[in-house]
Amino acid sequence: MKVIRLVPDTDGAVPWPVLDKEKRSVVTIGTFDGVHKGHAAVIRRTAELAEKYGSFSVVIMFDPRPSFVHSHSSIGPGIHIPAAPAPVQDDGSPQDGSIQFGGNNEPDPEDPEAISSAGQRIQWIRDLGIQYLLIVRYTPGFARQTYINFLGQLVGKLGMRTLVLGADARFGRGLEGNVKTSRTVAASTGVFEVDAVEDQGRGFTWVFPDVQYHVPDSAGEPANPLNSMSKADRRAWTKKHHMVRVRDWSSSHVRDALAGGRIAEAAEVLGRSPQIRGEVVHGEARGRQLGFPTANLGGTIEGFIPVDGVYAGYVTDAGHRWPAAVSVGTKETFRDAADAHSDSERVVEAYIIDETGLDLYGHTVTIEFTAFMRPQARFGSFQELIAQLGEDSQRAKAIISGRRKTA
Ligand SMILES: Cc1cc2nc3c(=O)[nH]c(=O)nc-3n(C[C@H](O)[C@H](O)[C@H](O)COP(=O)(O)O)c2cc1C
Ligand SMILES: Nc1ncnc2c1ncn2[C@@H]1O[C@H](COP(=O)(O)OP(=O)(O)OP(=O)(O)O)[C@@H](O)[C@H]1O
Repeated sequence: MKVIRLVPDTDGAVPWPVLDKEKRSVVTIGTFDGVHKGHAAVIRRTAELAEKYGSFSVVIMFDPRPSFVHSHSSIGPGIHIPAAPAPVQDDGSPQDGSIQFGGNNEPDPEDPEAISSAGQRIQWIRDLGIQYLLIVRYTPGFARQTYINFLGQLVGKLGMRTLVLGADARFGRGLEGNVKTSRTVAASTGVFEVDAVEDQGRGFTWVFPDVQYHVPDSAGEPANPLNSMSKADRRAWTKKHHMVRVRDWSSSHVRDALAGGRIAEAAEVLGRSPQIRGEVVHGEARGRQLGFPTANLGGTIEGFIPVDGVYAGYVTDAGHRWPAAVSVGTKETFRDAADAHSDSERVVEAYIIDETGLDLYGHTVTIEFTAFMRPQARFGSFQELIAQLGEDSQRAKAIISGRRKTA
């Protein structure tokens, strides 16, 4: 798969590459945050049609998330979104091996509600058999383009003859582009067709209107409270909490599940375990003394960090994948209760079970979350914390080996 990053100019004009003067393309567009099972269906359909027609398969992916850019630009100057993306390697080339046109490589502001970075999405889309991934820098200028103008560019520059869209896709200024309006343009120009993928997943679910973290109050993975409610109770509950109805397979559903510690529910929509990625940095070196050394993630963490708690999961580094007990939280035991600001940073750390001699400092590792085990606790002594860490490791091992047997 060829990955090309495209940075629009201040008027929103995209420097589209010429793929091939003769060959046509099948194109799909979207943000694909998390590349969940609904996104995967649309992307697979694109690859399948391209193969059938002997065309290029092209995914146009927006980065950063349009909703992130709009929420910041609507607040006014707020957070500065630089004109260009992509962390770079020492030699100046983007870390993910992509080619980039334009831009100045300022670092991106953090988007803690994104389920995935562009780098993670690249990996997952590559596995779906696509030939070209064009990552368009989503800027306020680009957002002002009409869908008609945008479609014209796809036809003129990329040789688009088929546009694949999910049934409720929306794009272009005022979100006026959709299956129906694109079909009207297709019919009046006669140069492309629209292939609509029907909504995938099990209907609809309800989520909080914005990301709200709910720390589970007891051990074990929490169930979605909606599951056990009667229709009438569900109606009252969703109304009371101003919840919104979203597709079962949607990024907002994944965020809602992760913010409530419902890992299995998120994994069901994603089609893989929820995961984050980041660099291992030095912690306070206390873990080693306790007999449980941990890999602490620092800097920018890619992916959505689930609600505070202790999880069973895996750590992957350069092809090695180890079972782990993962802690997300503020290390309440070591926080000075009298000083509200002491040590209150939210930390993600993983104890790789039964491994004590690893040196992962400076490595970029992936942490997968398999199950929520318990909320964070404040312990009265080191001994109690050590005993609990031992129990967490046993429990994580049992969960992971149980999953392996049923997988
Ligand atoms: C599986 C696991 C569970 C943890 N649970 C808690 C907890 O409930 N309360 C707490 O204060 N710290 C908890 N911690 C964090 C430890 O306090 C932390 O690992 C230790 O202080 C070492 O920190 P360091 O890596 O900065 O040296 C947990 C850590 C792990 C790996
Ligand atoms: N469950 C689904 N079934 C079918 N198509 C889907 C599903 N979810 C997303 N899509 C389609 O995937 C493409 C990319 O979607 P995009 O990521 O831009 O936003 P989205 O539809 O709002 O997805 P989400 O709600 O998950 O964020 C669109 O064509 C969209 O309609």
